[in-house]
Amino acid sequence: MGNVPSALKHCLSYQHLLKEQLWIGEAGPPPPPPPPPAALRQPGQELLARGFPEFVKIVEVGPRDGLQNEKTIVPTEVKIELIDRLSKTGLPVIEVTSFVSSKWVPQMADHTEVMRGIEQYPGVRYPVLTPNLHGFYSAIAAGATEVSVFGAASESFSKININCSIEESMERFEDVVKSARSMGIPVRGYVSCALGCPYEGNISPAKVAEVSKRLYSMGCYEISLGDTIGVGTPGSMRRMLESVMMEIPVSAIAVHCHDTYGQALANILTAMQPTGMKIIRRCHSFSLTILRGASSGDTGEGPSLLLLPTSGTPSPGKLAWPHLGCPSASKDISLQINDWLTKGIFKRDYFILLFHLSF
Ligand SMILES: CC(C)(COP(=O)([O-])OP(=O)([O-])OC[C@H]1O[C@@H](n2cnc3c(N)ncnc32)[C@H](O)[C@@H]1OP(=O)([O-])[O-])[C@@H](O)C(=O)NCCC(=O)NCCSC(=O)C[C@@](C)(O)CC(=O)[O-]
Repeated sequence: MGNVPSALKHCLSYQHLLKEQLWIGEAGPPPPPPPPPAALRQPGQELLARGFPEFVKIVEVGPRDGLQNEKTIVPTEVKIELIDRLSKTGLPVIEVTSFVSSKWVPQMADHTEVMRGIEQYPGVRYPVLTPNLHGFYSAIAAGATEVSVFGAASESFSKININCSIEESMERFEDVVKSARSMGIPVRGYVSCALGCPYEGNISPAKVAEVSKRLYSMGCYEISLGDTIGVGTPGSMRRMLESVMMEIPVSAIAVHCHDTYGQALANILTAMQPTGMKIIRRCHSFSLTILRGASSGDTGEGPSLLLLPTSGTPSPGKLAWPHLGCPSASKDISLQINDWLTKGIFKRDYFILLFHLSF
């Protein structure tokens, strides 16, 4: 498209998508009633300025989700260096790799070497993906101290991604969670296709809520709702979250947004504003998984998102990132990582759109 700016390219491709896939953005139920006046709210509860939470956790998944679809195998030492550099940014959680079959995902074949090779910084958590007990035991042997199971709200996607039905996957995950619990290992749970499936199209929010509840009930401490192919819109994100929030506590919900059609940011902001919800200040955490790099459905043309902390001290009406330590240092280190990756390693404009949230 010649010199068309990338944001416009996204818009154009999104219009195209809407034409072809009419199920996206379908009409939902009427909006919920406005929140009650302050006088009627429960003591200790209040809506934050414009509904944004004060605390947002960022789970960096670039080394796993960003790299897993790279066609050229990224050398193990580059992966290790990437993770070590990310550790210095102050991120609280960095997803390292997947203990999956190398026949299925060759890019993750060096999972053990990567897990063993990284420097684990104090205060940073390094979860890895484990689809079954086989993967779980390999991960533990390699030194993992947190794992994630990954299911889907779409039968077809489950079959194609992990070669089993949703029900079978839940049985496998229960085994993983049971073993993990006996070792004191925390488990996150993913629900892919939460806003649409590449094979089935629309996925009902009720199905997403059902799978989320199952994962939460078996002991996953956090459920990450994946817009796997980036077809979500603020409307579908809100409807899906409203459904999931009926089943599991909001503090256990994370969203994982892909930016295929330039909607990730809008979807993330929507996820941070659960309309009509009362948010208990300071107790509330709403996790975000920020995807960086090319991945399934990513056009590869546009940059993905990196949310950086705003500078300055947290104050009402300003999004605060207290867990990130020194915001300006993080920003500098993130910029250096961007340069190292884009100019040095991938030699293309690939990784990061810097985005500052400031309200
Ligand atoms: C799940 C399996 C392993 C089942 O694979 P399978 O072939 O059905 O497994 P199986 O139990 O029939 O065993 C077949 C072979 O695989 C081996 N095997 C069995 N398990 C493992 C394991 N854990 N690690 C390594 N090897 C394993 C097993 O030992 C055996 O080896 P063989 O006897 O033939 O030599 C396979 O389907 C697989 O590896 N799938 C890859 C899934 C994947 O990594 N997908 C991408 C990540 S998900 C994602 O990106 C979405 C997410 C999380 O980002 C959120 C979002 O965006 O929505």
